[in-house]
Amino acid sequence: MVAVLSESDGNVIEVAGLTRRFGPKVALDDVRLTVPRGTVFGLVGVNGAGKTTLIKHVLGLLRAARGSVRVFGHDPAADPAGVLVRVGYLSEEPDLPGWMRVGALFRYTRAFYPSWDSAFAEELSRSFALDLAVKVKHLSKGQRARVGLVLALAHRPELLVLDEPSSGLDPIVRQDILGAIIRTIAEEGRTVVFSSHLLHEVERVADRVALIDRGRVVFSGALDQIKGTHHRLTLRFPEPRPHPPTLAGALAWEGRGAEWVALCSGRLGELRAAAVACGAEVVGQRVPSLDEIFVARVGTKGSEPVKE
Ligand SMILES: Nc1ncnc2c1ncn2[C@@H]1O[C@H](COP(=O)(O)OP(=O)(O)OP(=O)(O)O)[C@@H](O)[C@H]1O
Repeated sequence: MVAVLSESDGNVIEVAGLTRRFGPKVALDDVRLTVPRGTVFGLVGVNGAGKTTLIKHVLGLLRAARGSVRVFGHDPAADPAGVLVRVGYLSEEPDLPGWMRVGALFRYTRAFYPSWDSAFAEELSRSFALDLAVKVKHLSKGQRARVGLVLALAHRPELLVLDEPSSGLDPIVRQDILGAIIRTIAEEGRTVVFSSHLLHEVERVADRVALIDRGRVVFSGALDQIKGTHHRLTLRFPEPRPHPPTLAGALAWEGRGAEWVALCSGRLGELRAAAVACGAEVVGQRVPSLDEIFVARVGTKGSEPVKE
């Protein structure tokens, strides 16, 4: 059963001004983020960008030294039990007791969660082809990830947090089973947050995305909106040119000679008009992939963070 939420504005997670240092290393830099209830939220960024550190704050495993974190309206570091009973979490490398058999681990975990759904756990175990009699230490990395996923899902959490689920799960579980689970959770009005550096996977399932680069949120918003405000234009100039022109809204360029491709942010009509004003003919245009937007954004020096 889904509990009534007390959080403001229907946001399951609210992070404001969160900064985290590890010695001289700034792992999170003034992060501001909101995750509305019922969304599938993709946290994207390269290795070391700060995704796991952010997730650890959301779970209350790290206390916000600067800034604030609210999950279901509560501080997860101050009230971990109250928050975590409503959260399912799969870490990058699930830390499971090797000496336990899979079935015993499920029964043990069930005791912590009043909402544990044994029939659902069995159904998941069957679809993941898990042998309940096997000891955890004899499982492969992929099988451990499957067990971790059952543990995260079987109590039907209001918030499911998956840290790099792709690193442990094989493609079949990832694309077919996990995709279906995530969609079902969102349809039921529950919330999923997952981190990944595989942008094509994020693009397939997420409806909101935040891009983290070196601890900063470079942009965050609805995937449709992000894709609707980025354009990939192919420009042809009358003469070859050594450099691309200065074009308002261009985030990144590639090409040479007379043909250049710009990845731009802004309104399509205005971008096309600006290209024509530079003496170019627009010979191609398409919506860029999230991967292309990511590379253009992260590779751009001094780009202004785009707020929600
Ligand atoms: N306990 C720690 N002590 C020191 N530095 C840390 C610690 N935890 C994280 N860091 C550093 O903070 C930065 C962010 O790390 P984090 O694990 O959050 O990144 P990530 O985006 O999750 O990367 P990955 O995809 O590789 O897990 C990295 O530079 C990392 O080395």
